[in-house]
Amino acid sequence: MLDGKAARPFAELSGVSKYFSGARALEGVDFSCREGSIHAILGENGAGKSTLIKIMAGVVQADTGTLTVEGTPHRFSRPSEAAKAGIVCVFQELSLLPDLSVADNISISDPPRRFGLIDRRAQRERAEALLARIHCEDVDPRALIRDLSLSRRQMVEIAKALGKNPKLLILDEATSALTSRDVETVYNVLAELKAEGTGMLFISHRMHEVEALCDTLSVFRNGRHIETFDKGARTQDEIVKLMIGRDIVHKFPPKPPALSRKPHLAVTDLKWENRLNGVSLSVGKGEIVGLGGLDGQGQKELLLALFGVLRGVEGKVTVGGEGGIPSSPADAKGGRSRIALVPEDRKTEGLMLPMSIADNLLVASFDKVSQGPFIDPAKSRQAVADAIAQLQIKLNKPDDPVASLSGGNQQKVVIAKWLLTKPEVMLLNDPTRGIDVGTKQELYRLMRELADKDTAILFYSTDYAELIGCCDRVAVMYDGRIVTEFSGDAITEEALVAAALNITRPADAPAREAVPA
Ligand SMILES: Nc1ncnc2c1ncn2[C@@H]1O[C@H](COP(=O)(O)OP(=O)(O)OP(=O)(O)O)[C@@H](O)[C@H]1O
Repeated sequence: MLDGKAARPFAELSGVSKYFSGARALEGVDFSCREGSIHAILGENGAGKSTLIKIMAGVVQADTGTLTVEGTPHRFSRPSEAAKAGIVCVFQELSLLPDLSVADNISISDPPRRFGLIDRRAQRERAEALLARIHCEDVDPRALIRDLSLSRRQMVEIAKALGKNPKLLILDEATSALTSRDVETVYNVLAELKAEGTGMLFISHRMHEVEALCDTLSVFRNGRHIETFDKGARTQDEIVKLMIGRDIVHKFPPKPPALSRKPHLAVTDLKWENRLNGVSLSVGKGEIVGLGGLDGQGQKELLLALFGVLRGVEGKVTVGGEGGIPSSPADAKGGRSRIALVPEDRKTEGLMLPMSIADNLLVASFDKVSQGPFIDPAKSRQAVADAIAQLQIKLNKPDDPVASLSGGNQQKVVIAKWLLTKPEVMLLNDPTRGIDVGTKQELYRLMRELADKDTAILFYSTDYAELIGCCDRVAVMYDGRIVTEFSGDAITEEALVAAALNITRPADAPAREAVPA
């Protein structure tokens, strides 16, 4: 279905297969991409997208098949070899070293030298030029990576990749950690690169993004290349069907009728540094309350404060009328409150990568599968099997290291791990980042099921559609406060966007001011 105007391919894979311990990641894949074009790779979690680009970027080697770049066959054994041939990848998981500066990280593989020593000035200037290229002049090259937000780190990662002058830049979920401001910046940078003739491979689970940005789309399913077509040649529904092999009928589960509920989680006048400026909010048993607003308005701090991660929080927090501000995650989880948090960054906050999938699943709920001080093997096996089935985690064996799972499947393990704790209050921090459409639907269903079992759910999402589709109420945050709450039919995109920008809302969008719990 590709049009005839396509230039000759820059990179071509032919008959490529890759197995990990006997499990298929890719099989018999033919694929090509060209310069001066943005090419999306779509597919469910575990479809083989990352494996494909890892082969092209020299991170893993194919078992069979060939890779040709500009007509020359290659078999890259490390990323530096791929970079030499013009292929550079920005990976889904950040590779920056947190204790080094931005400038150090950007030129880590080839620092500029003078008289045999690293030329700090040239290194800073290089970083400045690259940050300017991606319109991030506000990032100080001397800043330590660990002091930057996730979004800014991702931008540094892109600057670092551009420093290698790619002819083909691969972006694996590179926008999923970005704030909306940075997403827009990245879109502009990609358009500029395309105009300069750079080719791009773009992996994203956000359909609107793919449709806005990409010229060509390729769908993968179960390790096979299903189809490649030009933008506009297929409808969104057709694309989803190609990806998951079936139609999606109802994306969001039906909501129960609006009830006035007694607050179960009650938060009053919560303050922390200058990030939380007096948050008052309540979530009833069985209720899903969304947190909206532009990224960075205190939503994450609110969830972390409720989970006992932040020090020096002031105000009042009760669960079922009891308790106080949790002093630690153990305090939040234990005792009577039973608060669970699905964190944002699975690598640093959610998973122990060298440990097995099964251990990661059980780590927060050993008490539920133990008899006295001993773990009950039958109970724990059953809990693991249930969790895997419930979230459709695609794996080889539960005893494999969790690091062997695809990115989206790792995120499912984090969610399943907290579901197993059967919390009274579930805090979700943008949990569907990097998760495919089929599994998102599954997660929405699980959230509603959990709510139906009386869990109080507080759900932060950067995706308006999710807030509208899943929540009984949405509280919009601005500058560390809840500025407005919407419920029922008043939860519309227009209303949420207007409230997020803290501008006067349209007269037809009834909203009520937030009331302290
Ligand atoms: N290092 C590894 N060891 C074992 N299995 C692996 C490894 N890397 C990938 N796999 C398996 O190969 C399959 C394809 O994974 P891949 O990461 O390519 O999927 P993906 O389409 O990128 O998924 P996602 O959208 O979740 O990132 C998965 O079943 C995964 O578990």
